[in-house]
Amino acid sequence: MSQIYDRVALIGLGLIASSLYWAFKRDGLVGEVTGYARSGETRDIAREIGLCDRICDSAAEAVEGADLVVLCVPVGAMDAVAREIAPALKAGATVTDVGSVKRAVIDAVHPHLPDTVHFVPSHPLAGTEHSGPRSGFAELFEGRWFLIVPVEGTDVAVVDQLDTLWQAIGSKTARMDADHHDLVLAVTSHAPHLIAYTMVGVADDLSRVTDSEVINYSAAGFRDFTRIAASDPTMWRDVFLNNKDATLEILGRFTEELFALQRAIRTEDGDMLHDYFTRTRGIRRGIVEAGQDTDAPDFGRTKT
Ligand SMILES: NC(=O)c1ccc[n+]([C@@H]2O[C@H](COP(=O)([O-])OP(=O)(O)OC[C@H]3O[C@@H](n4cnc5c(N)ncnc54)[C@H](O)[C@@H]3O)[C@@H](O)[C@H]2O)c1
Ligand SMILES: O=C(O)C(=O)C[C@]1(C(=O)O)C=C[C@@H](O)C=C1
Repeated sequence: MSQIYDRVALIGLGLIASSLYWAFKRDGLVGEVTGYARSGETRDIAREIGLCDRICDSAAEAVEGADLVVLCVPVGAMDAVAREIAPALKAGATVTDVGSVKRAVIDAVHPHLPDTVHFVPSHPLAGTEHSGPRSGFAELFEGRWFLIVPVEGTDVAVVDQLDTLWQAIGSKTARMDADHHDLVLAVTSHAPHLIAYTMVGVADDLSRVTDSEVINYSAAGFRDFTRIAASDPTMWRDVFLNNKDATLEILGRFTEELFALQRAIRTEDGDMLHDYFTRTRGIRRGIVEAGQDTDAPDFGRTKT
């Protein structure tokens, strides 16, 4: 395939940026890739493992001359990064991000960018509990959705070019409005993460069950919770603080349903429990039938 962008800059060099780099290079999708991360230690690791063609010592230097700039930092750092790169951006460049929240990122980034560049927010629905420059792998995006959330008035050809890149790394793409994106993700990702964090916290607090019992006898469901609850604390703090309303709405509904189920257990209402679990089993079957069950391949999730 011919190159989709000549020069790309990756700002923030963790799981997502490193996975993008390896996917871009595996398939020759872009020309030179520059990279920048805030910490000198991360930049040194990137140099050591050959992540990016050139590691720069400032974000402004990394974006100079870039046709595509991908912001791969935690959601709460987007504002500072946008301010820093704005004066150095090339006219006509496309800036995108991979943040897990979209409305807050648009509000944080868009006002700082010059009118001469295009901002096309996006979000890969792909990840692992690992973070940092060593955790990436080229196959991360294969078969996964990459949502694109164009801001009003963006040139269609600019959005299509980015869409082509995300498809070329193996993703399926879809376009969505920012507020709707944040509500959907609150249901499918943000609230579930908070529930997993809570369940693991509960197990940790329960003094009548020892830590070694939790470790030794952890059943499959709880093990899945512990994987999710091992996700990066900075990333998830920023997700909840920046998708507050939608997450709180879903957690409110969750609490109501939890109370109803609690009541059914206390009153021994077996029919209610059976009907509820039959309905939820249908949702799982729908996901599997739609080919959205990504449990099977490990794709290096076990890497550190
Ligand atoms: N991990 C996932 O499952 C996942 C999935 C989809 C989207 N995302 C989103 O992608 C983004 C990156 O996540 P990740 O998992 O790659 O995180 P990560 O922790 O692996 O990497 C983040 C990188 O950003 C750097 N960084 C932090 N603040 C910075 C700043 N001010 N300036 C420059 N660099 C800075 C860190 O040093 C690190 O290199 C986040 O916005 C996250 O919401 C994550
Ligand atoms: O597989 C995982 O570890 C993830 O949590 C990935 C996951 C999710 O599916 O919720 C997490 C955050 C994102 O913004 C997108 C994907």
